Amino acid sequence: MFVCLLQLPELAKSNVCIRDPKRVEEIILSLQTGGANKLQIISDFDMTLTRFAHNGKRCPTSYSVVDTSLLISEDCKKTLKDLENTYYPIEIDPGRSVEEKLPLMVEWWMKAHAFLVEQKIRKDQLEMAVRGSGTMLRDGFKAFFDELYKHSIPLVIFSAGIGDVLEEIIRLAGVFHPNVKVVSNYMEFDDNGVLQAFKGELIHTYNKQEVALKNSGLFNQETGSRNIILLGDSMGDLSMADGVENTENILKIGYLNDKVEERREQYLNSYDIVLVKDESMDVVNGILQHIIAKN
Ligand SMILES: Nc1ccn([C@@H]2O[C@H](COP(=O)(O)O)[C@@H](O)[C@H]2O)c(=O)n1
Repeated sequence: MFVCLLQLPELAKSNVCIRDPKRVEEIILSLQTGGANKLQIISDFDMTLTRFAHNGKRCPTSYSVVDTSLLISEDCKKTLKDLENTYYPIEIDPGRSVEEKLPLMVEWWMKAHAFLVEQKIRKDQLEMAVRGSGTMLRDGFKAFFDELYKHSIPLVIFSAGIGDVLEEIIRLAGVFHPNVKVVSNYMEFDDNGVLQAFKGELIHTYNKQEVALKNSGLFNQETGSRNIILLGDSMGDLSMADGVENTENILKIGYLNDKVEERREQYLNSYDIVLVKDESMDVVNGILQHIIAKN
């Protein structure tokens, strides 16, 4: 599709797909002109900052870290797996509209929350669940988080997963730096540290725009115009930056992990850069270096 965009070797890999290389080149040049001071990253978590698969085996989402752990009874594990088998194919089905998916996603999340609450999960057990789960941040995650911190670039992680679990994952990986803010579904614990409910408005795959607009303060902690790099893995992630005021330039990078052939066209039409079965942060790290190097 193109030979070598902006001399960024990471973009020349065969799994990097770009519908409009000229447009991408222009956006990256604008991000570079704006530099680190204007830059903000908004990223999804599960299957975007974490790996989709390792050695041919699916890696867990922040929900499945808990759903498959020792904190859950065998009966409940089966029920949660049945829910995933029912609803995940709907979540990623390119043949269904967002309107059709919306109530079904609410159903999935609400049912799962109700079952999880019955399990009397303790907050102090989450670290053990994460350690035993096999969850993995993508290759190159450390350079990504550390560079953003070093250059004071805000990172908002906007996840329809479980906030308490994803925080534990990045904390254990040693990259929960002060420039990282998390918007997600958080557990509510009682005085004994036992799960009672989930807090606040539910976040699922397809209501991120609504949540972003309602919570725009979380995305506008810096003043002035902003350049955004958005990282996602679903069509719902495309609207994660809708709450940012004064967006000047936005580069949307999408991980296409599953049902690749069925969804390739849709992703190419929606994301500026599509990374097909890429388990690394190499492309975003390469673009970041390009932006930061000129500071
Ligand atoms: N009970 C559930 C509900 C959702 N999931 C998956 O978690 C992902 C979380 O969303 P991100 O915004 O962090 O990508 C979502 O895509 C669902 O597939 C789950 O595993 N169990």
